[in-house]
Amino acid sequence: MAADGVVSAYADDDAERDAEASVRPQRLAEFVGQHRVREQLELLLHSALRRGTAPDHILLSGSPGLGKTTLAMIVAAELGGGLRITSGPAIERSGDLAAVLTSLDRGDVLFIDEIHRIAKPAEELLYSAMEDFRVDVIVGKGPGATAIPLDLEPFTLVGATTRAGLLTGPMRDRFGFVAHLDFYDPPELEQVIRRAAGILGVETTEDGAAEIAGRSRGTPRIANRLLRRVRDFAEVRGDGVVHRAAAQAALRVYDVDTSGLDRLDTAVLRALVDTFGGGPVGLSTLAVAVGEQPDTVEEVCEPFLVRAGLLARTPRGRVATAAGWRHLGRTPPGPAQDALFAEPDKPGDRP
Ligand SMILES: Nc1ncnc2c1ncn2[C@@H]1O[C@H](COP(=O)(O)OP(=O)(O)OP(=O)(O)O)[C@@H](O)[C@H]1O
Ligand SMILES: [Mg+2]
Repeated sequence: MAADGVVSAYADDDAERDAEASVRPQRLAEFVGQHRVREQLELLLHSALRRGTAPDHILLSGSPGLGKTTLAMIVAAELGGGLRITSGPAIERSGDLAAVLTSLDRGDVLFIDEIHRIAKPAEELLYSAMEDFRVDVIVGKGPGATAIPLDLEPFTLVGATTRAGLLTGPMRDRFGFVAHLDFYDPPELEQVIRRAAGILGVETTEDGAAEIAGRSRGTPRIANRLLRRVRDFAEVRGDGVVHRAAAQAALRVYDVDTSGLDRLDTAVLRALVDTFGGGPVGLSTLAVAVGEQPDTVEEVCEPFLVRAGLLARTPRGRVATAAGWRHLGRTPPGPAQDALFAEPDKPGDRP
């Protein structure tokens, strides 16, 4: 995925991943927000610990930077077992996966990131591993090939995906616990920022943290990144303290929107308003207008724009809300005009 600046929801490079690792919560109690998911996970993990069994497999879905990898690591830490990390695209052949599975110890956590991108034969091998802790390893080729069944130690699979909709039914059914991570509220992001500031040894005022939180696109990864940028600014041009004035000045330098929209969010909103008169317009048409995959627009931008009240999904397509128009400094058209002049979508366009 292309790097697109300081508010991109993606972790763009190694330096960023290192910076993230230093402030990553290690235990469930340190994980900010997502109260429902946290409570459910706590019950799942602690009951399994009491019984001395491996908990159900766990599927975590949600937009980039909301804490899926963090939670996977926390699951392993809470269970006190080992953690093996791999990803869907890294598992090209089912043999690769069999090797990983057979090397797991009792109670280990296997984390498969981007699990929706796993190759089909590997996925099928995973079914029996998840269900019966067993895999059939095929030895040899052609008519002489034989399947050797191997027992696995009980383990817990934690799968993460930004694209829950792309998982096959059989795959999804094998997860006993499915959690969707949502965007964070500004007060939760403030907590993320204050926690990270404490670890980084950066002095932060309440209004400074609030200013950053409001521009973090509901995403802890972005909150932490903006905190680092404001810290840099405060150290070089300010008094070293992250207060509101420093945050505002720094974020102006980095061109961060007051609501934290990133480049693609803004492009989608602009296309919707400027090119399509506010909509309604179908997803694929909108995606072409911004030069992105429909999936990226649907999975990354739209949830945030909807959550921010700037875009709405209607049966006839995407529309910009009045707040969306105003966000771009434009006057929203009257409601009557909206309803009368909107064109229905082309056939074949997803609503
Ligand atoms: N609930 C949280 N509390 C505190 N910090 C968090 C929380 N969730 C995420 N973070 C911070 O945000 C950073 C990004 O989180 P993480 O890597 O877990 O996201 P992700 O969902 O795995 O993203 P991707 O889809 O890009 O893999 C982490 O380094 C962590 O410090
Ligand atoms: Mg991740």
